[in-house]
Amino acid sequence: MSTEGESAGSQVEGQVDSRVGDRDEPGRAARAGSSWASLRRLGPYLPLRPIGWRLIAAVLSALLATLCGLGIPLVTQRIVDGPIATGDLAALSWLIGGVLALGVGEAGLFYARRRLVSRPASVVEANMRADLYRHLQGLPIAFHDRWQSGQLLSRAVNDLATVRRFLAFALIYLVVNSLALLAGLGVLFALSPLLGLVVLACSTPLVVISYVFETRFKTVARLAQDQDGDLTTTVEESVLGIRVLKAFGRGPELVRRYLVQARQLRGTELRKVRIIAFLWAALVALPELAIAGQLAVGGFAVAGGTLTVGTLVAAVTITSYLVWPMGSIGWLLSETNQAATACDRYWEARDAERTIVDPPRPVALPEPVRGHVRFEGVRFGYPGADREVLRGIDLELRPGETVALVGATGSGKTTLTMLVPRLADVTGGRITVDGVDVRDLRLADLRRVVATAFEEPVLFSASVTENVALGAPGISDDQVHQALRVARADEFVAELPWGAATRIGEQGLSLSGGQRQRLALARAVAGQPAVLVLDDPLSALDVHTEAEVEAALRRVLRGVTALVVAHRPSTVQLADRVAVLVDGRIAAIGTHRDLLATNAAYRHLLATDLSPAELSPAGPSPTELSPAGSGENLETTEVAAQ
Ligand SMILES: Nc1ncnc2c1ncn2[C@@H]1O[C@H](COP(=O)(O)OP(=O)(O)OP(=O)(O)O)[C@@H](O)[C@H]1O
Repeated sequence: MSTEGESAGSQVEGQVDSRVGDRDEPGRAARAGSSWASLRRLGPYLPLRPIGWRLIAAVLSALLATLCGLGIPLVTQRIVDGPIATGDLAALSWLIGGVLALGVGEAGLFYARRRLVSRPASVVEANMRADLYRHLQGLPIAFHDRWQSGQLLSRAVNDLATVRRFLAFALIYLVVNSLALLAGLGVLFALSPLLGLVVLACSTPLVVISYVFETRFKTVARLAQDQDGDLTTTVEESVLGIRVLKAFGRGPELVRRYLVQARQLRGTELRKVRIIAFLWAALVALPELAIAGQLAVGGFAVAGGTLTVGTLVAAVTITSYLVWPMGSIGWLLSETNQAATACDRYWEARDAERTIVDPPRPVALPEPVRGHVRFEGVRFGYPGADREVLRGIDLELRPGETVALVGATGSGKTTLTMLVPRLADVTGGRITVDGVDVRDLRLADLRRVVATAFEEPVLFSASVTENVALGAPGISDDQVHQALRVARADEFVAELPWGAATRIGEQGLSLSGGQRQRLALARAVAGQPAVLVLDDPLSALDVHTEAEVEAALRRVLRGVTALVVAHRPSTVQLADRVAVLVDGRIAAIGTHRDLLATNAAYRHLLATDLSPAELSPAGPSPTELSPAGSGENLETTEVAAQ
């Protein structure tokens, strides 16, 4: 038993589980008193069937094993005071058989305990991890902006492993060893109240030390867990950003940062070890003191004839047997503390509110979907920011129309595009599709109608086909190829080693920026959405490729309503109308040509990118600039500042 305890103890000492992260302030504060409530919240993960009964059976097995162990000294007493004292060797074999039976029983029950407990503990861990993953998928972008991914990773992996260890071992032995201690003291008092008192006197300081230890260890354990999260974040970010770091020669700086964090973590771990070392020293010394006290008191009693030698031997043996239950209490409490802290951290992420959810009474879009999008007095401010980014956007995208959104950097263009598929919710006003507020639609319905391609084209470690089909689950290979053709990605995909079945690696790193952007475009058009929201989708393309993708996009845009964030004149020219975003409002709206002629802010915004011919009001005609547009309907409206 002590072997198991020691190995588990050293596992705790050697374990590296820490914390960091400046963004996850909500998870930072170690909330005293919340830990036990966090542990109690494990209840729903421990239903009686099939998990609870196994845990109960494991506790019973461990308890019976302990009783078998406690029985051995009692038989020993019989042997010493019986056959050995009287010379009646006939009874000796029976008693030795009894000791053997108890030993074999103890071993068998240990085996049963391990078998019984391993499955439920790993099932609970897996279920909690799956629930966390599911929950994270449903949390708004604002949550992920605030939380470091390393923190989430460390909660999903390290903290849940701590919970598993707690369920498989600490929980059971906290119950069993407490009972064993009570039973052992009971037997000792029955054998000799004096010897029982000696042990009780030595075990009382143990409770005090455990309490002090528990309080100190809790704080340090939480700090270590959080530092572990920070270190994980640093490692993760440096792996994901390896190109930037190499290009700017910042590798050594990152290494320094890593070393500082690793040193902090090591310091915290060593503090944990010092606390544990102190505790273990006390917990080992006190039971030894109890044995010495028993031998002294018992020795005098035997000499005085008030105690038999067998009783003294039995009492000392029982006390030796209680060394593990006594010594383990503090360590088990520390494991319990770590598990409680791990649960705190787990629930912090799980309790984050899903603010973007389906409405209670969803409305269906009228069929056929026309893709008529209206922004009505839309306002938006990031949580915690003093100033709203969008301050009353009024904009209409007629069915089939392409509107380019132009604005200075940081003016809120990306923010505006996020609001249409409800990656964030407006804080004022509303956005409608075919007259229905997007918040009244089921999220799945909305995102089937509205497809998005972001400026940064994120691809997943999967085949080209899987990456494209992400935009429209269940589409056929033919439809994937059609989408690739539209995005002018079919040619380079055909040249990949396994064509569209080629796995394109983490974040599609093996592809060029332009290739990745074209795949992201293919993904956006794969589901043939009624509304396309494109956040500067041509930014990473070279001039030649840009012309190719533009040609393809023109075809796509003809059939859909589109909002396209544009930085370049070439992208603007895809649009029927251009909206100019200034100071959180639409300052002007009109054709590219008319805005050039009438709007100084617009000219200023595009000036650096335009050739003198394009800048001239007598430049290309609207029809040349926007072949998808219906020239006669185009209008120029100066929107008065509100
Ligand atoms: N997650 C966020 N939390 C707080 N503020 C944010 C967040 N994302 C963006 N902002 C702020 O909102 C403003 C608008 O940002 P946004 O990315 O929408 O601008 P943009 O017009 O798309 O810029 P760019 O042309 O450079 O892409 C900026 O001031 C930016 O700092």
